[in-house]
Amino acid sequence: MVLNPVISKLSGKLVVLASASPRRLEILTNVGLRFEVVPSWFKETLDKSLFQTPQEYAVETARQKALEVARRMPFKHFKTPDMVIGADTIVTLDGLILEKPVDKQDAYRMLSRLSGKEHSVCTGVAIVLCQEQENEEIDYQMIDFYEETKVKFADLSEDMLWEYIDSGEPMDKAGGYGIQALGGMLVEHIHGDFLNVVGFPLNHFCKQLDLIYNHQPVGQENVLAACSAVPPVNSRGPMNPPSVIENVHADDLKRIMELMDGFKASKALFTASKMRVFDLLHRRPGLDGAAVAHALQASLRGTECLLEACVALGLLERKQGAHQEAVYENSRLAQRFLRSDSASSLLGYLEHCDELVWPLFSHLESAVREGTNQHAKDDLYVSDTRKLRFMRAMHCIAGVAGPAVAAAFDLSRFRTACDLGGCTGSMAHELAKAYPGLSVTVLDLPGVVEMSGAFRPPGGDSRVSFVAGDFFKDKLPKADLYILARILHDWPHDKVHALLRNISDTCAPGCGLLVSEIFLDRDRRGPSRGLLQALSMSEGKQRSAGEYKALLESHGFTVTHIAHTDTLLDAMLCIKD
Ligand SMILES: C[S@@+](CC[C@H](N)C(=O)[O-])C[C@H]1O[C@@H](n2cnc3c(N)ncnc32)[C@H](O)[C@@H]1O
Repeated sequence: MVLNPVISKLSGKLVVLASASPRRLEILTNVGLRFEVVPSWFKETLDKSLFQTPQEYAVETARQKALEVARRMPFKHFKTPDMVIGADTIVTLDGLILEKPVDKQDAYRMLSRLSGKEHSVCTGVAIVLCQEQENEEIDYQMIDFYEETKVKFADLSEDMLWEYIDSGEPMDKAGGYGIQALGGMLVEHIHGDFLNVVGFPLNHFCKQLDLIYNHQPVGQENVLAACSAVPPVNSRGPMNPPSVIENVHADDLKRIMELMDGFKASKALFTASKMRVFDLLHRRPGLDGAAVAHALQASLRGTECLLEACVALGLLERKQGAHQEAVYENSRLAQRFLRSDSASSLLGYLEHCDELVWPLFSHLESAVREGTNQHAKDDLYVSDTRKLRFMRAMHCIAGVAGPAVAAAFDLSRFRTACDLGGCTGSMAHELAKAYPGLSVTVLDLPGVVEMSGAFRPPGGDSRVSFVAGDFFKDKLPKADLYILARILHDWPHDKVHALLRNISDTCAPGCGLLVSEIFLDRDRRGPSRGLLQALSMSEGKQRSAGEYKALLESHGFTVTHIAHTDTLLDAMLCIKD
């Protein structure tokens, strides 16, 4: 490797160091690199538990730092850099990442841990190559790697520790020391690149530049073309060949991978929920894989894979047990939504998705080709088992979305409400809870009303009652406020008009109508939940708030308020003219 030609290849290019570290600045300046410093605004807050190794964490942090600057500069600095360099140095001891100390006590804790032991210093480095395209978009290519150095500390006396801490040097340094200054006195020996411990693995960096600029196919002067010509070999450290050319726009690749894997994540979630993994770990947190497998009467290998996948999806947390074994606990997400006894449990809806919606999506292609209904509504009611499953699904969605819908507008002037197609009464109970002066009648099909008792909240609520009926044909109970929650989207045009006509005929002027649905954006580009749901709808149509407004106005209602609740359902309040 010849260093100078590598560095000289960068002359005339806008090279940016996305780091405020004076040590990195000094290392790169010393080798004659000309660059600008634009410190990254990326906060070092990545969830460490999501990374299999500390090295991966350091590399990802470096990537994010560099990308943030690469993306910001064209807009904030009005210039596009040719190269952005990001780096992140971490110190690890026994798998634990030691960050920069927050105060002197923290520095003391870190340094006394390191005393007499060998630890690792790892610097993740990311090089982002930016190139403006003809359409003025910017293409980003990422090269990343890490370098690891072992450092052995001498036994440190208390006096020595405090003298060092009082010098002030530890405060802005990972692990609480700087090897290049006073901290060098603490170090017995190192194995690996010294400058890596200082904060930047110069040698490994130059090797990467050499790969990019000097090993391009003959006749190709374009750096990016050279990158694409190099096969994307994955190397993650000094043991592997030092060639990492990821020929991608990082975010695009991440997005497409998320989409590709989405079905796997959903099925892992459905399966763990169905097997009641989250109930088990709520009752008995801290079980290891074997204990979970035993309790679930499942295979050890399969259970361990499922638990690990749930950790990766943020549904479980993995900790270390008393004997260094991996043990599992519910994450906050699982505690809140995936326990059967939680007030915000979505288990009923997950079961519905797994058993009814999943098969529909398995046959999506034929549904798209044939334009047929994905399923008939009657299927939901063919047996009590199916009906209950559907009711459980509706119940938990209304339970989770209900509080936000109830709070979306001030409904305190209404005394009586009628929730049309109110199913288990879940939304009715949320409204009654929010408005102590309100009584709600739930109207639903006879078969649904007869099973609604199973969903009564403990203690019930005398202000919520049930009436069996058909909202298309029957005379509706008298009320000041009518509610249509997740009804209109589900019916074809003629049925929607029949229902709104029935309500409009019953309503006196000043009477309210609360419509709660997913409102599509005006340009129908989202939210994706609404558009994906449409793929499995038996009939009907998803609408924007504007489309619902026009529909309601055509039946003599004036829309007074629209609320995007940021939960599962949006809401619209209108008043009969
Ligand atoms: C998609 S669910 C919505 C349930 C509830 N509003 C919610 O938000 O959770 C539709 C509801 O309308 C009821 N329904 C369907 N056809 C009906 C009809 N003709 N008359 C009354 N209710 C009906 C269903 O039984 C079901 O409970």
